[in-house]
Amino acid sequence: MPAMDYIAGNLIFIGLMGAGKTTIGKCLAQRLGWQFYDSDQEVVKRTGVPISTIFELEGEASFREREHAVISDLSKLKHCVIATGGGAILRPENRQLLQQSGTVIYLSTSVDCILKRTAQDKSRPLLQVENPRERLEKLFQERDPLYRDIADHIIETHSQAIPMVVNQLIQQLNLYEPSDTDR
Ligand SMILES: Nc1ncnc2c1ncn2[C@@H]1O[C@H](COP(=O)(O)OP(=O)(O)OP(=O)(O)O)[C@@H](O)[C@H]1O
Ligand SMILES: O=C(O)C1=C[C@@H](O)[C@@H](O)[C@H](O)C1
Ligand SMILES: [Mg+2]
Repeated sequence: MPAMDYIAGNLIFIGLMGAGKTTIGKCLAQRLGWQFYDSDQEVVKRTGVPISTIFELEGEASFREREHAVISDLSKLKHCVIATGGGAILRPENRQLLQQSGTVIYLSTSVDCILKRTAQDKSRPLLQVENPRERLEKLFQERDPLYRDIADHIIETHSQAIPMVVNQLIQQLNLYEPSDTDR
């Protein structure tokens, strides 16, 4: 029986902004032939506006409500790869939903690395501040224990390129990668 059958539920990525949840999640889903979902992209689809607009018009609390509704729906899926938003683990009910929904993978990265990866990208409202390093260090202090608390696997991503992280995941989680004849 392929190892994939031993994975209960979904593969769920958590971690700070810029850790690579979306990029690595999408790439892993493609390699496994699984569906990919991203909670940020679902919020954008449901509202029809970018996340920065939700923050501007309605504030972070409203975004968190919408994010919770999406997490609640995505956690009911089976055999999907799910990338979450960086703050999706803030609510205890989201942490419980994610933990129950499958295997949780914390992509851990240094603040220096996140600053480099996100420097040119204005799409993350929480980093549009005078001192993004200070903001990220605070978010790391607050959130790292929450990520660790629900993680089944922790993968460092600052020292490895995207395809290498995906290879490590496939090996570490003993995931079944279908060949062309299986598809
Ligand atoms: N291991 C890596 N090496 C180099 N660049 C990477 C790596 N992982 C991600 N990146 C790059 O970092 C940027 C941010 O990645 P991505 O959008 O996947 O992060 P995220 O965790 O989904 O962030 P968010 O929580 O804001 O959605 C992208 O440009 C991506 O190509
Ligand atoms: O870390 C966070 O709180 C966020 C991360 C992004 O994925 C988005 O969900 C949004 O920009 C907020
Ligand atoms: Mg993302």
